[in-house]
Amino acid sequence: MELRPSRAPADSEGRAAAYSRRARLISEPENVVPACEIVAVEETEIDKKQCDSGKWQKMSKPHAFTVHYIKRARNHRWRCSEITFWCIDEQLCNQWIQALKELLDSQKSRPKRLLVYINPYGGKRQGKRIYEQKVAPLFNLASISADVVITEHANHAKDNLFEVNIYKYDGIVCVGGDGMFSEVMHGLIGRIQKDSGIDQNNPKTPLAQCSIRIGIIPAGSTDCICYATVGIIDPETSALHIIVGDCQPLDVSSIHHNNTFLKYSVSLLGYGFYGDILKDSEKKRWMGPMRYDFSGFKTFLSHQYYEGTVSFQPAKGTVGSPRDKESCRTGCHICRQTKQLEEQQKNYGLEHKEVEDEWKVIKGKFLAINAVNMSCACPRSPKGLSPAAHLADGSADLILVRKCSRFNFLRYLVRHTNQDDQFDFPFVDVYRVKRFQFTSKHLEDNESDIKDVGKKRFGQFCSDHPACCCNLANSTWNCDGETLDSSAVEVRVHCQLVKLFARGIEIYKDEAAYNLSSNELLS
Ligand SMILES: CCCCCCCCCCCCC/C=C/[C@@H](O)[C@H](COP(=O)(O)O)NC(=O)CCCCCCCCCCCCCCC
Ligand SMILES: Nc1ncnc2c1ncn2[C@@H]1O[C@H](COP(=O)(O)OP(=O)(O)O)[C@@H](O)[C@H]1O
Ligand SMILES: [Ca+2]
Repeated sequence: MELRPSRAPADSEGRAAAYSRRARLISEPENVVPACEIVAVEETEIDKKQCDSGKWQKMSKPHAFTVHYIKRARNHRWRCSEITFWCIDEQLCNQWIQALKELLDSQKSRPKRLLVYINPYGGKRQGKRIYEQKVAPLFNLASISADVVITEHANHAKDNLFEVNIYKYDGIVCVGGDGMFSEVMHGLIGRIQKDSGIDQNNPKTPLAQCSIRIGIIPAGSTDCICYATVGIIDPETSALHIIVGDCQPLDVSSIHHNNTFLKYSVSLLGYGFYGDILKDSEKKRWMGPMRYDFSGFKTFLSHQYYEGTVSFQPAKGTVGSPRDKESCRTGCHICRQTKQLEEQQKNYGLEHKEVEDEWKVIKGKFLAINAVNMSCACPRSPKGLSPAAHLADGSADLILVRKCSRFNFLRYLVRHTNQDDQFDFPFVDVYRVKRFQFTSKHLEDNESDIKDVGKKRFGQFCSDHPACCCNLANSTWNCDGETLDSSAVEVRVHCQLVKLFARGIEIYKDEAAYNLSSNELLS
């Protein structure tokens, strides 16, 4: 259903006498606001000054209502705009308001009650201000009630999600970065599994899906989950996606070691380069988001490589490939088709077929092992670590960067920032996978010779050959911005385990045009 500002003149019979104060909007026939993009409708108080100006002078006692709606701006940014309709007939005006409010009420996907967690120390420490100044006024306008918790320590939000009655909320919102999102996601997934009697420690158990959506108001350092699911890091845009009740399913990887659950990941699970950056940067939180550039430079110079074995099951059921030129966008057909395939397999009882699927094993020396469930696009790298990765196709892209020269590694990194293909190097391999395992050489050596106690206590270098410099150091994992100390992991992707208040990155017919009305969007 659409609302069109009417061009009909003030009607002597009292019909269709709705006017826009902004003539420009009236004269543009393409300016159509779909009901699903209306933020709120409210009666407009008319002051005397307004009444005495312009053509409204002729109206004896005008009535008006204002429609707040979404207006698209440059680079996927959304803004809340407004248009006021004037009317001479009070009853007609009230009928419009009533009808529009009923229309909004009938949209069941819109949240009414939210639980909000704010990390006051994320990013540039602006979380509280961003929420109060940019988000809360929009939630108020849209009649959304929000219970707000300002976190006092790490894991506050996660622990709280095990205690509160989450089922009375239509969504959980986190104000912070990827680490804060990760915390809220762990709380929510963990709580749902607990309530469903599912043991997270068993890596083979299918997990219960979370129907309560998560919203992200970006206020962190990288914010790649927001960037890759909305297209921009902008609190107002994200708040509007929450208000209209968008829904974007997201794949989640579970990480286990020896039948013990360690963590979940949705963006980057990285060993080597990104693990080392994170570990070093944690000591420099005072620097804010700049810490990543500083530690990135330092880690680049250290040029540390790590030995180990990666084994993985290639994703056969998925439709795309990591070398595709097409990336995941709103209404992505690859995510849709893969989900359909998975459901068909379930119906035929083939979901445990993975047991027979072949494993590919790669031993080597790696500068970085990155598994990404999404492109990981962010302002530092607008196309991300794997530009063709999909948000909801039940697979992850596993990127193996083998030991190479510093210069070649720099060439690889630079390609994240330009149009060249970062996978087109002989030392870089990329695979689309459903499951993978990694064991560091250090652990393999220890396991193969557990009697040799000396080896268990080795330091940075091989104790057998002190002079040979064979590198046995361990890195840590960077799991969505949280460190994970485990030199062996077993990872599996759970298709569409959680849902976000987002819709993926929209495609514009003409990406250069930015003052778009919604009917210019490709579905
Ligand atoms: C020469 C320039 C090379 C630029 C290469 C940029 C690649 C950037 C890829 C970024 C992937 C980000 C994946 C997301 C991870 C986040 O989940 C996670 C947590 O986010 P949060 O803080 O919001 O909670 N963020 C991170 O782990 C931070 C990763 C930061 C990567 C910065 C990399 C900078 C590398 C600089 C190398 C410099 C070499 C210069 C040589 C002369
Ligand atoms: N009140 C708090 N004090 C300290 N740490 C917190 C607090 N609230 C959340 N955290 C933790 O801060 C970490 C980083 O938060 P995040 O919002 O992602 O910021 P950044 O993007 O700067 O890393 C998360 O791991 C989260 O658990
Ligand atoms: Ca995926």
